[in-house]
Amino acid sequence: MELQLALDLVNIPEAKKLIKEVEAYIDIVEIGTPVVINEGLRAVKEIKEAFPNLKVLADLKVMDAAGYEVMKAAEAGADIITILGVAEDMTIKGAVEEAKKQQKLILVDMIGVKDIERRAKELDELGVDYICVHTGYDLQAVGKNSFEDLMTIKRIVKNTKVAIAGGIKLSTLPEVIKAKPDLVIVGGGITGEEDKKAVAAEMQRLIKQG
Ligand SMILES: O=C([C@H](O)CO)[C@H](O)[C@H](O)COP(=O)(O)O
Repeated sequence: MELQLALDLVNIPEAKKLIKEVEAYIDIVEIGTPVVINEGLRAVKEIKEAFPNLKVLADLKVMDAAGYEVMKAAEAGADIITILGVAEDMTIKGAVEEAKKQQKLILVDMIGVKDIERRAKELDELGVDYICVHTGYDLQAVGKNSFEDLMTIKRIVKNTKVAIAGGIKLSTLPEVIKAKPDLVIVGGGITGEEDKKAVAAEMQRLIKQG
């Protein structure tokens, strides 16, 4: 089980400062969608150059023209690129094909997918690397989480790694770990804490303990 730090509400210098604090405790750093919108793929490039030993995920949430967008993110140094589960199968196939060519990985974000079971089955056959259940900020604001969806896809998915994102905190991590995802994604649960290093260290300890 790996831990991914999601960076959403920072600029590049703030991202670097934050990563330095917790880099010993995380496996992957996510350049969040808002950061890519504000800073472009330059953020991916700069973070990969500054932290070559960390895997970098570019949260592009690709919806179309996946071959081109995955290629650009790969050129910037991303190891993992996200695409939306609601995208057309053609788009998913384009992403997978380009990622294979570039020796990168594709994570499918299931945000907004209505029939999680059916779509997870389909995606599992399309050769993506991760399927991620995700409660975005807007549904977190009305008290939702993805813990049930995680159990559902764990049951269904045969070939693909399983990830979870959306509002995970130190207090809710044990419940997540029980379902044994391959990847846990945490943003505000680390970045919003006073002592980020201590929280990340404790999260890593819980994850390693299983
Ligand atoms: O993907 C995300 C969101 O859609 C904003 O881009 C976040 O990175 C993801 O939800 C993890 O962040 P937290 O919910 O703060 O843990």
